[in-house]
Amino acid sequence: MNDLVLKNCKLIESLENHYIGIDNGKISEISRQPLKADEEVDIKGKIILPGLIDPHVHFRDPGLTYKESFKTGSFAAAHGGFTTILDMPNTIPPTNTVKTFKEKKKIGENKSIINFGLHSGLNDLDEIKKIAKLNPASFKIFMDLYDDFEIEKMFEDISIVNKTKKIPITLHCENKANIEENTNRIKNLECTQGSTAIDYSYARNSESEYLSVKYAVDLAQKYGLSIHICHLSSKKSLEYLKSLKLKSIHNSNIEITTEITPHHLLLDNSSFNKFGTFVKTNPPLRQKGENLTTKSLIDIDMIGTDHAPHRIDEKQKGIWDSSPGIPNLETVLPLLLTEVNRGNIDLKMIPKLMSENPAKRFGIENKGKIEVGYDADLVIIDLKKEGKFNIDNFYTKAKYSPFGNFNYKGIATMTICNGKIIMIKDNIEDDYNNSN
Ligand SMILES: NC(=O)N[C@@H](CC(=O)O)C(=O)O
Ligand SMILES: [Zn+2]
Ligand SMILES: [Zn+2]
Repeated sequence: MNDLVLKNCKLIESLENHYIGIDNGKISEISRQPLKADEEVDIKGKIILPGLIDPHVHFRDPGLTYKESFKTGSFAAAHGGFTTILDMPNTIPPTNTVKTFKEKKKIGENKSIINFGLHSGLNDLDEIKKIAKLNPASFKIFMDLYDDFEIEKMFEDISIVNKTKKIPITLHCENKANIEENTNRIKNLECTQGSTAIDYSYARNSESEYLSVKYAVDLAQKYGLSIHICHLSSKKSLEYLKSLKLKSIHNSNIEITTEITPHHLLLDNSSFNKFGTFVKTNPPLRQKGENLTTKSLIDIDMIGTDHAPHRIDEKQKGIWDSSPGIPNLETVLPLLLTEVNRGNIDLKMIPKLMSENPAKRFGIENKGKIEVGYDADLVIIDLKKEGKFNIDNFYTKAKYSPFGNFNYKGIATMTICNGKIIMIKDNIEDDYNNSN
């Protein structure tokens, strides 16, 4: 007998009502006919999608839990319809040794209410070899923080480990030298003319991203490594990557995938005029015309929120000293469903971009699809529900967003993780809310 049956759920392929049986955390049956279970929940004809998977979040745990923790971050994720996240390694200490990797895994196991994986940072070859055995989601390189020769050494080290394993490299693509040159130039101008928040987007411009993307591709080819480009922000970089596909340059076994954030998809740098340093993020929002839009989604593999929470005062330290990053776990699905309602995105792209593709890319087994035998990670959406975000009711510690006053149409109303209902109508289930 099933533990739970969800009745009257519309599957996206047919949009017809189905019964979904869940047993022991797995999808056991999918049928048009009634199924037996200990418990039955009526979904009342709403659409069901595979639980969302975010390949790029910063939960700040350990070391920076005043910004976010694995508990608050995972609550925010569940609220937003996510059932799996992959956490970035720039915590304190950084997740770049076996010791810190194992420690963070324990923290996640104790505090997270959803599934998680960990991206690993880089250290010496010995640590890289040992971490590779712990199943990291990827090795992450912040290319904006290193000189080219240092980046090449990291690729070389990973290539030694990857002779037997295929661990992707995730990349923050911005060229350090280019950023430094432009930042100094703009800071000097600032002395004579003053500057505004929007200048941040000129200090770290599209050219800087493009140079870094190109270098990453060159290294991927040289070392035969597969790469994933995080938070792609500009048309120029995307056009370059598309040209590679046309030339079938990587027709061998190197894979190049891309991710985009909701802010790079929906905003341009005019948002600096409205929100000032609250929209400061790396890479920055782009000038209209240089930015990516929903039309570009056809060429992008997945959405990554780059949920990068900071404390309010850290976001208000002026253009150069404010912390870069925008929280996004609780806004992204309503933002994209609104675009679906506006006719700018095909609904069928949502589960591909936000579940199936990240699962495939990062080797997350039994997730990303609604099929018998897959994990019962599911999200129910109400495509017609309209509202305004209320950031004060968000679970993230970071109570700021450029989408704060946004009128959405379409939102997650229930999140089911490993067969258990963990969120209904904005509320995280009590069992979890009382824990930790
Ligand atoms: N995106 C950001 O602006 N900030 C991220 C780091 C990152 O993803 O580069 C952070 O950790 O705050
Ligand atoms: Zn980044
Ligand atoms: Zn990030």
